[in-house]
Amino acid sequence: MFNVVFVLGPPGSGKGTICSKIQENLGYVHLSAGDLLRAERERAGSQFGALIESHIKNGSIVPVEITCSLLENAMNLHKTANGFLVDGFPRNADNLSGWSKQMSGKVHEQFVLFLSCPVDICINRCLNRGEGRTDDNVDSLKKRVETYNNQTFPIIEHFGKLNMVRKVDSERPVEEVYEDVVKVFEAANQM
Ligand SMILES: Nc1ncnc2c1ncn2[C@@H]1O[C@H](COP(=O)(O)OP(=O)(O)OP(=O)(O)O)[C@@H](O)[C@H]1O
Ligand SMILES: Nc1ccn([C@H]2C[C@H](O)[C@@H](COP(=O)(O)O)O2)c(=O)n1
Ligand SMILES: [Mg+2]
Repeated sequence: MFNVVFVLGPPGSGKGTICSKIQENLGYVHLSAGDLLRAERERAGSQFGALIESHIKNGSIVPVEITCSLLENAMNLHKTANGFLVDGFPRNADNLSGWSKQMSGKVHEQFVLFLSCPVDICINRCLNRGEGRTDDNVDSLKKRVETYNNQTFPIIEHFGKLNMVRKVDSERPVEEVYEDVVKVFEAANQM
């Protein structure tokens, strides 16, 4: 059974940054749904490249069958990991129901790490990220934030009702955010 921590928060809240540090220090493997989709978009022979790019540019969510298969394949490549940081997933109701259908019995969902940061700061971070992402522009960011507010935040609320959400304020400098995140992992792994 794979241990899974879902990592959610607005675009630019620092999910990738914090997951890299956890991966480095705590033995969890970082799987970013967005990174896996971008890699699939670039893969020669992929039948999903154009569909994925259109969702990424529009800030909408790729059908779960594609994303969940990419996640499961990646997990199967790291069978001895302490656990997986599933970054940017589940992003909407389709993601959540598809994951439950495909993964129940195969994973133990430990908790949801929610990185909370005001949207104006998140947008500035994305605009200054400098990675050349096709969705780090004002138009795509508006749509990504709308999708986050309307579709992803309700998923965080859903997990909140199950007492699974661990919220960390990620408006602060990375080292401060990370310090609190480590405490969350220590508490979870002592139980
Ligand atoms: N706590 C922080 N303070 C200042 N800048 C930060 C902080 N965390 C991350 N950043 C910077 O903000 C940008 C976005 O961070 P990151 O890619 O980790 O966010 P993300 O949540 O994964 O975004 P997305 O959802 O768009 O993939 C990066 O340039 C990163 O260096
Ligand atoms: N579960 C997911 C995760 C990501 N995507 C698509 C749509 C997002 O805007 C884009 C970038 O994701 P990020 O790197 O910002 O986490 O990827 C999706 O459709 N479904
Ligand atoms: Mg990211």
